Amino acid sequence: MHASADVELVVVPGPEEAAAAAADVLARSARAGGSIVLAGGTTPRRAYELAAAACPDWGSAQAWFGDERCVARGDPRSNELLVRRALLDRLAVPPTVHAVPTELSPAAAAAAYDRALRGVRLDLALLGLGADGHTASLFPNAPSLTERDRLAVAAAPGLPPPVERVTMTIPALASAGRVVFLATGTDKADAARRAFAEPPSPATPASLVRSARGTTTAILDEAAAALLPIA
Ligand SMILES: O=C1O[C@H](COP(=O)(O)O)[C@@H](O)[C@H](O)[C@H]1O
Repeated sequence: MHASADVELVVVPGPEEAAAAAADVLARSARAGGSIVLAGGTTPRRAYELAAAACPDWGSAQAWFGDERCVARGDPRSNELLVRRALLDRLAVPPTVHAVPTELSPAAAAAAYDRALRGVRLDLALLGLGADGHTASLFPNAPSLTERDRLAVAAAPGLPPPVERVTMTIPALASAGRVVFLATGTDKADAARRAFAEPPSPATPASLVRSARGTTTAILDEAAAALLPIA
């Protein structure tokens, strides 16, 4: 384990070990009845499978989505579909799931998610990291990065798939007691360096997301950590 200025770095040999480390964090929070923000994309799939096996009862937990693509619920680009297949459908007892209402317009869905999040104390936010430095659907230099009041906003796609997004904002994600990034592979190495070893910058949105009341951890495999100045 290593520490950069404000992020605890957990570097493990490969993607399977990274998934296991993230799954352990998820399972512990689920057992404790946490309010858990889940990442989309593809990287967390294995972590979700392992978390479901380690803790099949998420009955006292709440599941939220850090971001969602504005597509139908069964669309393969949907983050909810990934989470359902890899995690929720494998559980004996599912959590209460707070899905983004993608049947609404992006603005209306974001407003509804913002209302749903009001007064919620988030315990854990599991986040991904794009090769461009984005996290959730907070893309480089996007207007969403300066949002200070709303907890969820609509966002233009910064990368494929080219669909509108709904994303939790930095104040929402930073309110989580524990923020955990999960990134693997050489294509994430430069983004990981910028996010976890350089000064915060809107060019690298992940560098702007830190828990305001707890800890921030980055679980990286050796490939993703290759450009980090680790002693
Ligand atoms: O578009 C997205 O990308 C990020 C990163 O995904 P990954 O598959 O490269 O890890 C993800 O965290 C986010 O939820 C998703 O909507």
